[in-house]
Amino acid sequence: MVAVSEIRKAQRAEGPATVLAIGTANPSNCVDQSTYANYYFRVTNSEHMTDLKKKFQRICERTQIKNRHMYLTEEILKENPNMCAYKAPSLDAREDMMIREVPRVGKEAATKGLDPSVKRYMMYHQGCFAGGTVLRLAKDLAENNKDARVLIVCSENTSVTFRGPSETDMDSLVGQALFADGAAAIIIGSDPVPKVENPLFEIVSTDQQLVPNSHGAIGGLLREVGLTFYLNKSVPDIISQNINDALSKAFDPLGISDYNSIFWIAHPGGRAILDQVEEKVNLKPEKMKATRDVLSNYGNMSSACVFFIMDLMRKKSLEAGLKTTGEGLDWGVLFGFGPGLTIETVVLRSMSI
Ligand SMILES: CC(=O)CC(=O)SCCNC(=O)CCNC(=O)[C@H](O)C(C)(C)COP(=O)(O)OP(=O)(O)OC[C@H]1O[C@@H](n2cnc3c(N)ncnc32)[C@H](O)[C@@H]1OP(=O)(O)O
Repeated sequence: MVAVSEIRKAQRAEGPATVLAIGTANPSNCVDQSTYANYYFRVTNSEHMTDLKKKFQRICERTQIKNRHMYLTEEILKENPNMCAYKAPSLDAREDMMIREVPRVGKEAATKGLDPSVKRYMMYHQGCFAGGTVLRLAKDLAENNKDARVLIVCSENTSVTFRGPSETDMDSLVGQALFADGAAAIIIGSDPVPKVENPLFEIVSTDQQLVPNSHGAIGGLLREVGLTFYLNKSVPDIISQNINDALSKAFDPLGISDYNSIFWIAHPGGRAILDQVEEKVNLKPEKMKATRDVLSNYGNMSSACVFFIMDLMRKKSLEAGLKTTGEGLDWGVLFGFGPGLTIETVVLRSMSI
């Protein structure tokens, strides 16, 4: 008779989950951040709010974002005037767009359709930390199911949050300067098939931390007017004050305490978050280069951002002739930040190039 322990052993993979492939995609419509304030106040019929427009222009300038991709074009917005109001019933129109666009861009990132027998988990309204969450789940699935290959698709679309400005809602205004559309597809699997699959990064450990006393700092509520959200000004402070704890929990077991000796992939929620984390950890500016490049060229694409950074990093490492996919270093960290306030921490090991 076969022992249960033998059956369990045969069901599981031997090695750690690895990232086997990454693809990204964005809608073709690209907005220029330097002229976005003019565009935004014009399409939302808000040009009379001259002081608010000036403030929005200041916020846009401070984001260090140059470009963002958005499905919503001026033409689409003209056809949907309720989406341009600050708060008007528009959930049906927004959801119709999301139902069409989220899978379309996600499929572009994944490049292939999926067999109907593929097992799926649909996760909605997770917030920006979800890039870390999906890696955590994919690691569990890949390591506990021999030969499993997990396709993650993170597809983010701002059709649900776009709205006109209001003098009394600065959180919304800040979000209008930050959020953008994009999708990333990643394949995760353990025990790569030699000469067929080329692992890019190993997922060594994962952790999720709910930050104490942070309730109400970031959140969202789905209403008839779309997804409304709040972003407290204290978000960069709260994240930076808790970052060293997250780092030491993840890296103490590996004997690593110099966080300049690892590569960094941090969800670029906003410029101020990156600045304050950098300061708190005494990071050298080059540590956040890939992260800031993605913020600058794409904006805050919520969960998809960390995979754009991962993709950029492995490509730049190859181009520069470095010895590993992680800027020539062995170990790295990936951070997701979002509502809760939640910090997802993923320890990665790079692969030789
Ligand atoms: C959705 C998710 O699940 C996860 C997420 O990623 S949520 C997004 C997380 N991101 C954030 O919370 C944004 C973090 N903040 C930032 O990056 C920066 O504050 C910023 C780029 C928005 C502005 O840069 P800054 O250096 O703070 O510029 P600063 O000149 O101080 O502020 C510009 C104006 O915006 C206002 N402002 C900035 N942040 C604000 C906030 N969170 N709420 C309200 N007002 C804000 C300031 O009061 C200031 O107004 P005045 O010009 O009238 O004085």
